[in-house]
Amino acid sequence: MSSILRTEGLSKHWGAFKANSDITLNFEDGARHALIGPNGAGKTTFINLLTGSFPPSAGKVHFAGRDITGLPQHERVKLGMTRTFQINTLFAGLTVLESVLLAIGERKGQQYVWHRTVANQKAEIDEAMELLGKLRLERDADTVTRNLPYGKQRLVEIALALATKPKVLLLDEPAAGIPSAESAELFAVIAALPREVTILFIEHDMGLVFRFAEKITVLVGGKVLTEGTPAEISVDPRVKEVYLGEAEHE
Ligand SMILES: Nc1ncnc2c1ncn2[C@@H]1O[C@H](COP(=O)(O)OP(=O)(O)OP(=O)(O)O)[C@@H](O)[C@H]1O
Repeated sequence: MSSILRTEGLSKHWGAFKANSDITLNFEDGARHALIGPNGAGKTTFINLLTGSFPPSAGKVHFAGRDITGLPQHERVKLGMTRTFQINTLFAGLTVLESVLLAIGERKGQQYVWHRTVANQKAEIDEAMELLGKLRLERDADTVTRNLPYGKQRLVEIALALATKPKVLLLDEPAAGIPSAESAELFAVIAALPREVTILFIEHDMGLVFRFAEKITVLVGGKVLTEGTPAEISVDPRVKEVYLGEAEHE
């Protein structure tokens, strides 16, 4: 499989504190790749370096064969690297369909998409409904987002990210705060997304990680401890030590 995303010696230091140190990783096209590690390991920092939320102290990010280290966030989204954001107040007051139409319109550079007639928006509505179908949200299309259960609101956030047509989707604890019955369902929907979307996710629930990831990278203290398949990671004594050590301190 070819690589869609690669980091080379990626580092982020705040003064003397090294949140990410010399991270060299490869993400394969179509992967379902989990990033795990104890609290403060540097997982969110790594995602922020990928999206361009802040510049690295050293190292490079290559995306789809291109060095994107210096690119601003919106340019990375245009190229196809997107993360989810929490639905803001504007989106929460719209229906699910309206929200996705807005995101599709934004991608296409259309303004005031909600003022256009239905006939004018047929292509966008078809695209939005297809997207909602993939996320099992088609029955909720006309529901105001804030009235949905929390788990479905997280799915709407993913729908909005998918409306940008990402090649890589970055998910930072997509199931955080969701009851466990709903979170497994959420992950099942995420895992079933088309393979043209590569998914990199941070998740603390090891049950979900081992069920849905095909590859796992373990970060500890801002560095890569190891990576491998779930079968390899589950028997790695260094990983056990990190998590057992954490459990003992809780
Ligand atoms: N803007 C910042 N300035 C200084 N230190 C920061 C900043 N952002 C994060 N850190 C520190 O970097 C370390 C790594 O944080 P990060 O959020 O990346 O870890 P994490 O692995 O995502 O943790 P968690 O699992 O708890 O979300 C933490 O000690 C954090 O306090």
